[in-house]
Amino acid sequence: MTSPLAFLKGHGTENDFVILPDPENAVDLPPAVVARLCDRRAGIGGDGVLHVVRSAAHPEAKHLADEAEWFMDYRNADGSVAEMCGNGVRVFARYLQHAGHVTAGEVPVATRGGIKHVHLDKNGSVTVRMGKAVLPEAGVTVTVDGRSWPARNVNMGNPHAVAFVESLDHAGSLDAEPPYEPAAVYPEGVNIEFVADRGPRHVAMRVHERGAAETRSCGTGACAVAVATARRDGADPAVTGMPATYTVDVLGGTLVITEHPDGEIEMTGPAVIVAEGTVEPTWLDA
Ligand SMILES: N[C@@H](CCC[C@H](N)C(=O)O)C(=O)O
Repeated sequence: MTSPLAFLKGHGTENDFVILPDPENAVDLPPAVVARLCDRRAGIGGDGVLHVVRSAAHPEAKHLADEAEWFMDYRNADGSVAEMCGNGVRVFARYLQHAGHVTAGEVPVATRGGIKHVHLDKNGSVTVRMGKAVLPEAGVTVTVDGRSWPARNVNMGNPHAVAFVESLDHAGSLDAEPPYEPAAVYPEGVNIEFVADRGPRHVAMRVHERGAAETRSCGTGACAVAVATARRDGADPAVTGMPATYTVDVLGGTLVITEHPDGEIEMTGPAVIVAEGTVEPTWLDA
């Protein structure tokens, strides 16, 4: 890289991202570069990178360009590619507003998980229509420090395993991915959520994210948790005909998730831009 690379830093409930505006898709992002940018000691630091590219300029999003001008090319902190990021897409829309590409209101964003419609509210909160969850039958058993739990398989565009625990402390340090079996259920890896009850339609969670270790929030994870909890509570909207709204506490704040009888899931929470600057090309190339 010869010229300085512009970046911003943003977060949604403390799920934090390095934002790289690159409308024409001119920046090469091999995994090592992403990992370097996300390094919390030697780099900028983040749970992932939001590579902001015009859909028309990206081979994976060209076909969506008529519906969404912008594509969220999401990368995990280890450089791996993910299909979707629920907090990321809210921060992505906040960036588009910050940069003057859109005004408050409805913003379609192309992702590898399809088009997501994001609503930027005047009060500062950001709501995204996440689409429908898929609940494959096959689940796994997750084990931490000698305790095991069955985990519900919920796909939000990306894969999740949701385990209900008595105490979030039982999830342990989450420094490493908790072992689960059978491993074959998730050939592409998985995000693992641990959930504890806090009150009626109110839960708290911790998460080990694929490609990023423990994070302080995960939007797709919170949606997976709300969906699994509604099934556990006998509140599946497709069965009751009533929307199910859950408050999900994460380490970095609170997200509110509503699943509608047609299966559509909406998630609301904060999304902020905290800084902007340029990356030293010599550092990045080193
Ligand atoms: N933090 C995100 C999810 C990011 C992708 C995930 N780690 C994966 O690999 O699927 C969110 O807010 O949804």
